[in-house]
Amino acid sequence: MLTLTSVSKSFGDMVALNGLSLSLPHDRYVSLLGASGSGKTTLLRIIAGFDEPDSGTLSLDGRRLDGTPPHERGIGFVFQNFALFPHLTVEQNIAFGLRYRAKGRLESRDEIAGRVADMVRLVGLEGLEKRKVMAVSGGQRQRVALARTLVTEPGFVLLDEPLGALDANLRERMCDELRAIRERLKVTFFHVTGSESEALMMGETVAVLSRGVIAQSGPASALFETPADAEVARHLAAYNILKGRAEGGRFVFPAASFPLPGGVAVPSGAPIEVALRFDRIRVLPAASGAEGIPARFVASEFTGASTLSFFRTGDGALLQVVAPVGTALPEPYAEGEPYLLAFDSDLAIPFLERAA
Ligand SMILES: Nc1ncnc2c1ncn2[C@@H]1O[C@H](COP(=O)(O)OP(=O)(O)OP(=O)(O)O)[C@@H](O)[C@H]1O
Repeated sequence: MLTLTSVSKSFGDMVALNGLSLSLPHDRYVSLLGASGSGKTTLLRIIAGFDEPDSGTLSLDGRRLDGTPPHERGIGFVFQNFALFPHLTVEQNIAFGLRYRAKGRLESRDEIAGRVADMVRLVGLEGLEKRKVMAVSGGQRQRVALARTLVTEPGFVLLDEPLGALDANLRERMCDELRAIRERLKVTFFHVTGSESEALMMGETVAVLSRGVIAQSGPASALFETPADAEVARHLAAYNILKGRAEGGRFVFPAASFPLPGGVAVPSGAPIEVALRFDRIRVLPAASGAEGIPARFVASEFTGASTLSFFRTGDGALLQVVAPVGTALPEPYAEGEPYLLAFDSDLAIPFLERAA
């Protein structure tokens, strides 16, 4: 287990990590979701040993890592821009990683060539060994970077936005390959990304980095069903977040009011935010008389498996509704016309607003 306890790091007045604690088990795909500037790279650099935290501790299987140089930590790093040597070939780049092996140097040429060949096969680069890395595709370069790290046999591999430089098609294929490679090697991948779909798809465990701490960590389904706070819900890009206050067991906000879920005790007058999942809203005619949020239809986007529709409330808030596409396309809504957004109020999730 790789454990970080109360790790903090500031740059001048800018607090990047604020007492962050995190445990990464062996043999697991963990993804870390964080907005741009949330401190993802800072966290990776501290785990890898390129930077030291201002306070807090790191340990690997109970052994303190603080002060241990990067190449002796048993932790590999795949950089965002791959950081390959353009004038070296694919196999020379991979062999370069062997210089940073924690487990003792490989001296014999045959042994080195054997290890490099194993890696070339593992990541699917056969036939390209002698090519300069500038003469292979973006996806192949990504594989070289991965192989150069894996050849050092790290127990933990840090991947900084590993799919960011790839186009959408390739990204999907590399997702499958990353997962398959990790399962074969039984190492831990810590995959850092700003994309919620990537984090939720890849991670057996998904951790959300927000305000310098891990706001929530667990299986994707648990985050999706019960986000720990409004910040996590915002990161998942699956929830409308409404700002208002509690009033006698109801949630009151500029556009409407509706009952708070049963059993939730929120003091009257307290500022709260309510998360309402896109796919839990039904669109009804404005005059249906049901309880709900009145809003006008703005536009729809057809995404293949579902239709995403946007509605604007009287106070200007934009709400999103997702309807799965069944055998028929959903009724088209009329632009600018009023509708009622209805939902089971037990499925609305209230959060007490935190001070910024
Ligand atoms: N060397 C530095 N000097 C000053 N500020 C820094 C330094 N490194 C990072 N920061 C600041 O710390 C915060 C966290 O930066 P970091 O690069 O870790 O974020 P990130 O989540 O990786 O962002 P991105 O997804 O945009 O790469 C940012 O506000 C950044 O401006």
